[in-house]
This record gives sequence, C-alpha cells and structure tokens, in this order.
Amino acid sequence: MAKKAAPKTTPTGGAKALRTRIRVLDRQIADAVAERTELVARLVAQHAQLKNAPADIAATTVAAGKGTVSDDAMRAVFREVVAASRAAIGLRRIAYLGPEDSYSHLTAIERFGEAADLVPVATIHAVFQEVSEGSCELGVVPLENSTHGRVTDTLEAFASSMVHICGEAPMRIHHCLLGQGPRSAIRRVVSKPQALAQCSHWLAEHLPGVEAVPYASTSDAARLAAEDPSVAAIASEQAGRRHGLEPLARHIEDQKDNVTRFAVIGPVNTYPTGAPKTGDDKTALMFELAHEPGALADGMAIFKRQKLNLTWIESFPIPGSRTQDLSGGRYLFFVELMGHQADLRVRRAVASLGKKCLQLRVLGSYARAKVLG
Ligand SMILES: O=C(O)C(=O)C[C@]1(C(=O)O)C=C[C@@H](O)C=C1
Repeated sequence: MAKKAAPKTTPTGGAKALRTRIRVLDRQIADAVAERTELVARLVAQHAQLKNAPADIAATTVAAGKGTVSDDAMRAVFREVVAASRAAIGLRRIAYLGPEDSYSHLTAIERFGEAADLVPVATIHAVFQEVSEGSCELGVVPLENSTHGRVTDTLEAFASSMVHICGEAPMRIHHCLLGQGPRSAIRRVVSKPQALAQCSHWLAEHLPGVEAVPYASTSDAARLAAEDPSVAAIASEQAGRRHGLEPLARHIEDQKDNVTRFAVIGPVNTYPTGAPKTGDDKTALMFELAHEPGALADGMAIFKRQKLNLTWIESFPIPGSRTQDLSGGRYLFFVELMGHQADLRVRRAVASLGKKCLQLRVLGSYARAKVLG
C-alpha cells in the first residue's frame, strides 16, 4: 500500500476536514463490523492509507473482512487503526459530563480548544468509564467548588476506577436562571445539586417556596426548561442560548468568586510517575488508614515531618462499608499536597504513609493551574 507523508500534529483547517472524514469512516467501520462484509476491508484499508497506518494492520483487517478473525479481534484492530489515525493529527478524545454547554464542556473547551474531539456522556461515572476502558484518552471531571466543597460523585469514582489525575483546571462559574418566563410561572428549579447549592441563598430570597429538583447536569436542566414553561434551570448562559432561553437572571451564585476546580483524568499508563514536573506541582493521594486511635494524627504527622503543605483534605465513607446503624464504617482519605511525586520529600512521605495504610494510591502529580474563564 502506498504510504502518505504523516500530517502535521496541530489540527488546522485541513486537519478539521480530515477529522470529519475520519469520523465518517469510524461510523461506517462500526456499521460494517456488524455485517463483516468486504466493505470492512475496503474501508479500513482506505482509513489506514489516509492515516498512514502500518501495512500489517491493514492486512489483518482484510483477513478479518473475509471472516477469519473474531468480532472482538476485529474491534481491537479497528480501535488501533482509529487511535493511530487520531494520534497522527494530534487528535484526542476527551470525555465530559454533557450535554453541550455544561460547565464541564466549557472547561474542556477553555483547556483543550474547540478543535479537540470532545465527547459528551451522561454521568461523571461514565467519564471515568470512557477513560478507563480506553474509548477516550482523557476526561474532564469536577473535583471541588469554592462555595460548596467536594463533588462526591467524582471522589467516589476515583475509589472504584483505575485512572490518574494528570491536570487541574479551576474555572470561574457564573450561573444564570434560565426559563421561558415570567418568574411568577416557575414551579420548579432544576439543576445539578452542586449548582443548586451554589445558588441556595439567591433561590431562597428570589424564588421562596419553589421546589428545587436535582438533575443530571446543568445543561440537561436547560434542555428541560426549554420544554416546560413551569420549569427554570440553573445553567450557563451558553446553555440558555443553545435552547433559545433568555436568562431571567444572571450571576445568581451566592459567592461572587465562585470557582469549580476540575481534574483532567487519564488512564494509569499515561503518566505512571506523574505529569512532567514544572516546579509548581501538586500531588493527590487516596488512602485508607487502620481504624485505630491516633491513626489519622500519625498519618498527618508524616506530612509535617516532610514539610509538605496540604492544599486539600477530604474523607468519605467507602460505599457499602457501613452497617445499617451507621457504625463501623471504613473511610477513604483524599489528600492533595504541594510537590511532585518525583520530589524526595513526597517520595519519603508516600513510603512512610504506605506502611500505615490498608491501601494507598498516588492519584497523580500535575501542574498547579491558573483560574480559567
Ligand atoms: O452540570 C454541569 O454543568 C457540570 O459540569 C457539573 C458541575 C459540578 O458538578 O460541579 C460543574 C460545575 C458547577 O459547579 C456545577 C456543576
């Protein structure tokens, strides 16, 4: 097969067209896998040629088209071809809590640009799944908010999936009340619980007695508000525009300096020893201490001895570990500190802490980032 020169890495106008073409081929390949027709071989060969994939992959796929390879093996081959194609033009799939114009989406755009291949999914858990299963190279998930604190869904997901934090993205969040108006017609205010909590004082003052209803995401709430005039949503102005909704009020967050810190997550093999060291880095750890007097104090003393400054500490019950009378639960601690896991003091702290822990994971090291937006 004739080889084409590898395209340049940054997506440009030409790369955009290429990306669209690849997407179409992705879809066609997926359809063709089900039928296992000759078309599979032709499409994959075209795809491979377009993206300069190794000839042996194309050859395997031709064999697959003739029905000599299992469906799973074929899917694996296609995944490789598509991943190689994307990598060739520097295209990465990045999962986020959708739909479009959620704050996770706006943060992903600020952080990775419009040209990135941003993939909306329905839950934070699904973002972790996309990344750990390799369908997306990266994910963007909310970690904590300056007004309301931790995002429990995210911390729990770290406990149950093998992904790493490879970056942080603090984002200024301005909420709007979106609805078809007037305010007197509003019977329910829907939004993600975090957004409802960040606006609770405003809601109590301006919409007293109106029911607050939790929803999967702010942008999904905006979609609902566009369908039902008795519903208002708390969401971004961009989400309102997408659904033809005018803001009934802007800047309704209780704290004017309302910032949500997002984590960029990747599979564990992306940065086994942390993102490259910048000299101004943080490291996140998750651990479980023995359930005995002084265990936490002893653990914290390790950070003091190594002169490590903690920037965040959370504890939360391990799901399913508590008895019905709420006694005897097991807890996980999530700690973030200044320093990189390659630093001697961090390495020493992790080694000492590890000896006291029932389980310990370094979730990642990443550069401290400036607030976006
Ligand atoms: O629902 C969204 O738009 C999200 O991206 C999630 C989320 C969160 O869970 O913290 C992100 C930022 C805001 O704090 C509100 C909601």
